[in-house]
Amino acid sequence: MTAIHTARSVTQWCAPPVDANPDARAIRLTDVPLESGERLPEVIVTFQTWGRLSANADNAVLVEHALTGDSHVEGEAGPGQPTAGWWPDLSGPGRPLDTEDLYVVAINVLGGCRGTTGPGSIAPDGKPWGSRFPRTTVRDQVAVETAVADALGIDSWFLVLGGSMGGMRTIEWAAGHPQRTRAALVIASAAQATGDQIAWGQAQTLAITSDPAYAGGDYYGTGGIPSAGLGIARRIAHATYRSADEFNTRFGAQPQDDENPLDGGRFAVESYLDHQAGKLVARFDAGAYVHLTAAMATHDVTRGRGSLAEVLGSYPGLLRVAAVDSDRLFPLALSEEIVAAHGRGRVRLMRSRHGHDGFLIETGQIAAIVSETVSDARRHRLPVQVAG
Ligand SMILES: CC(=O)SCCNC(=O)CCNC(=O)[C@H](O)C(C)(C)COP(=O)(O)OP(=O)(O)OC[C@H]1O[C@@H](n2cnc3c(N)ncnc32)[C@H](O)[C@@H]1OP(=O)(O)O
Ligand SMILES: N[C@@H](CCO)C(=O)O
Repeated sequence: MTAIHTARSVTQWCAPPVDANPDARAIRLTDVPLESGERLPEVIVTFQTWGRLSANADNAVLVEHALTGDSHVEGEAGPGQPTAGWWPDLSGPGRPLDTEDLYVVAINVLGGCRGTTGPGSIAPDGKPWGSRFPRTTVRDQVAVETAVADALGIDSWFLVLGGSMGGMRTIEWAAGHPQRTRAALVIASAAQATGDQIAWGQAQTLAITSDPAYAGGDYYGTGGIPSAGLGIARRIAHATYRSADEFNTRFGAQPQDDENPLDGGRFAVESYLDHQAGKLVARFDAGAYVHLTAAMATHDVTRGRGSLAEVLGSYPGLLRVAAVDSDRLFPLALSEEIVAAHGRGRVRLMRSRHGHDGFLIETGQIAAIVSETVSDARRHRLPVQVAG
């Protein structure tokens, strides 16, 4: 059962409350099955939309956010919205995702902290889920999104697109719901988590769970927040999001302002990472970070479905793949693997010194790739399904 309403009644630990975001809408799902076999008695899913759904619902675009992103793809910071839109100038009238004729939807991920149910949400017993929140997967994230599509009357997305963890959900849509995904644009992402990503994720998770304030995941409502652990996790993560070349040329071994590293002062790059850590701690929940990191580690579109070539080779939609040349976390080879398994096309390669974060920063190159994909998707028709 689903009902679309505004997100007034959502109780959520992670500040700021979604209630303060006038753009957020929500649906309520009950008894939601998970890949683990467990069930979530209630899931509130919050999302934002732009533009109008056409009469035959064939113009809907799903934009998938990354690990610490949210449904605020476009627009200013404001009430209930700590950051400005994370993909600036990509959607809106006259932009690559032209909301004059496309209906753009962005959904806050299951297990996160931006309005959709996660570890900081309130369980049926009236207490925060905390450590009791069941493990969820990228497949579970997408299953919840299918319910949003159902509620909005969208049988098939015109396009699903996203980067990093958003790219994981995008490729999961193509692999798991091919008839509902007319086109998919997977950016700086992968079909399966790699050993390298899992390794970096473990260090981040341990940074948080080793913080005494984490309290085994049950810190919600105690007044304690594992800020130090989350800050360390973000420093580790952020270094993987940028390139060695950028750090070397941008910061090198320069001291920060008048600090002296020979006397306990910081290097500029340390100050930069301190700053990035502080920003994330101010806007994100450590428990959600741990939970989503675990979900990414188990990402694998082939699980129970056969080889990657079997899974993607039969995808009838338009599958477009883009990578950043300096990305050390999701290196080009992972995108090439997707294209090879699909058996068509080539990787769109973005040039950037910024590494993985290039998918957020190189807006001009992203815009060109999105425009081309939208244009090609208009010409691409899924084969008609014959019943029986
Ligand atoms: C899809 C997603 O999930 S995105 C997640 C949601 N959005 C965000 O996280 C926005 C926050 N920003 C980021 O995550 C990333 O920095 C990006 C990719 C979005 C932006 O990258 P860039 O434009 O290259 O910014 P950059 O990494 O250089 O960071 C700039 C900041 O570092 C600060 N900074 C730069 N050098 C230093 C230094 N030596 N010491 C301290 N701070 C420094 C700047 O003052 C600036 O601060 P501000 O962001 O508070 O204005
Ligand atoms: N900066 C992005 C990178 C993850 O891909 C985020 O925080 O979600």
